[in-house]
Amino acid sequence: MRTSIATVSISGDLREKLAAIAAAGFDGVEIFENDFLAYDGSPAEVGRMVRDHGLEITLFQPFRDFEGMPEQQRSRAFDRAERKFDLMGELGTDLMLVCSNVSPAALGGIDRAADDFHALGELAAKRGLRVGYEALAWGRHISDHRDAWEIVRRVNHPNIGLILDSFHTLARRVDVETIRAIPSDRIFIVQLADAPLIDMDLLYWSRHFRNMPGEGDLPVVDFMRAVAATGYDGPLSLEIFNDQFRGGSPRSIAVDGHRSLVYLMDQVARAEPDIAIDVPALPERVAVSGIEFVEFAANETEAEELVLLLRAMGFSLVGRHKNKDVVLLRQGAINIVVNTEKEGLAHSSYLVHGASAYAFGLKVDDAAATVARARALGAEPFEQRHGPDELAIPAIRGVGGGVIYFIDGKSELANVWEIEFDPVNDAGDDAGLMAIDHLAQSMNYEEMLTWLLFYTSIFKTTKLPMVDVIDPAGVVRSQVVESDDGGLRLTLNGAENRKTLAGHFIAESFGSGVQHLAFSSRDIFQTADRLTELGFNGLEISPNYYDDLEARLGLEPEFTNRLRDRNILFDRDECGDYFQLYSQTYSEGFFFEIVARRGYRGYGAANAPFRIAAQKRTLRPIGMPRI
Ligand SMILES: O=C(O)c1ccc(O)c(O)c1
Ligand SMILES: [Mg+2]
Repeated sequence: MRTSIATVSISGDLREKLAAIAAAGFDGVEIFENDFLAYDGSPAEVGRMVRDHGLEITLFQPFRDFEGMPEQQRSRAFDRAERKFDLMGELGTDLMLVCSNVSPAALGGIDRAADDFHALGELAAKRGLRVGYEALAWGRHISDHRDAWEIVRRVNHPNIGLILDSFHTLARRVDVETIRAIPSDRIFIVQLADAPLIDMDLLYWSRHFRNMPGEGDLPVVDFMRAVAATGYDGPLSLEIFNDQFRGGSPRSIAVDGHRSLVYLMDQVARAEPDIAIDVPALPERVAVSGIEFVEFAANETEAEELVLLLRAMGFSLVGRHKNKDVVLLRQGAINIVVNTEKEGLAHSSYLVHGASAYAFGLKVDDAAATVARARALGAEPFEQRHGPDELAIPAIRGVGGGVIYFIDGKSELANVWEIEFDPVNDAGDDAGLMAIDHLAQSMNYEEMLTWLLFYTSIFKTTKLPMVDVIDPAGVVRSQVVESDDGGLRLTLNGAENRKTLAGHFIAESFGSGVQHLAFSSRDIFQTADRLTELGFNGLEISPNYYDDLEARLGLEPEFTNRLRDRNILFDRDECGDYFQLYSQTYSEGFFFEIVARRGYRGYGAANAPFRIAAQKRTLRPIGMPRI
């Protein structure tokens, strides 16, 4: 598998783009002409810079408005082509992309276009160059790869071939199965891009909203399966026009791009077992059966506060680490670790972010295989020095530099609590909390696609449609990633400004991270009553909310009163009912949620504006010191 990416996909100047592309592990680059024109080095210098990075130039593009022109424009087009052939010689690349003509002057006619390409093929052949033809989805006469292929077939010249671009084919919903009939040696390069499904003008959609395969909604896997069936084994080249990526971090966009190709080809190889596909072998996507623990880093004072809060939610202190300043609290299947060590990642994380849930552990079948898959997808492994009677728990870095640990049942990892902790018998009052229902991470909006791809490529999960959550100070975009059986449920919340609750959290804790943890309760009313007895200070919800709820869902007043008395939020979907209860915020806007699902599949998005407004009434203003 040869990977490539167009320079247009990455932000920065050509030098920065190439450095990021090489560092992410790509084999080649498409030189997008504007990136070359904006750069002040000569073509030969650019060629050298590319090769010094260990990259090859897979394509020079685009060459526009070539085929089917009336005379005068036609000979000018040939002159332009010769000039670009000169440039390609200096750059050191043999392949040029011609995209289908969009000019109102273009005459159309498949044989006229074929004749032009034949003449161009003769010129290219003299210089040992090749030309590939791509149908733009908005081309004037040619907007479908099947027509572009018909032209290439009629040209019948070894130096003229076809270029397929998943966006153009999928945006027009052209049947991808038609690709399977194209001979692989006639396909000169394959460009790949995904996009979110938005109903808009094709050109605008393509130039501003493309994203990496797996980040959008197009069936790029089906497209690539058809390409693989032809036997094509040339470069797979990302060509992503995206406003957000143009302003993003070159390094992380390049890493996402490489990850998207590895993941795409992994899916293609698994879906087409009978086709020989040159892809690195990696363990399959990992099924997560639950969140085994969440670990907080804090100083002593904040740790004490946190332990008090957890005890007021019915947790028991059950363990003390044998060598470290770490305690374990438990209720049902929920393990909360509180780390006040003065060294290691917990401490540096505390110094940077303040008290926060900087790590969590996932239950998987095979922890080592999980890390192997994550590494193959470009995730950063995490290892920390550990004592003789401590386990080396396989781990990777996650959102905001946090850590994701993996615990399996096939090794001594299964006994981590017994091995590393001395039991403490300090039982609290169980409040009926059973497990972690979901974990929510807040991040800048621009990071969301990165983490969406991270989670969906490593773990057996799917994404739900993104929803807008209205905060009094702005919109927060919320994206759920979950496994079918509910073993892993994550909500990714992307903040566009610092005034929203999620934005405040990111600003004040200096980066993205876990902002809330939701526990599932056996019986929400019993839990609420027990919490009141334990002195839990819950979040107060406006009485106006309950009046509307009763009217909107047609609830019995007696039932609404039970909710109102306990500040329980309620939602209902076609599958069932949902109850939510919130803590006050802790540290820089972190909070706990308690939920009860009765068949309900969602996350209470309808309630979020009212919950957020209540939380913001209790939050200290940005920049104010803690007291
Ligand atoms: O938007 C464009 O014009 C454009 C140019 C070259 C391409 O390869 C492409 O897919 C789109
Ligand atoms: Mg293209």
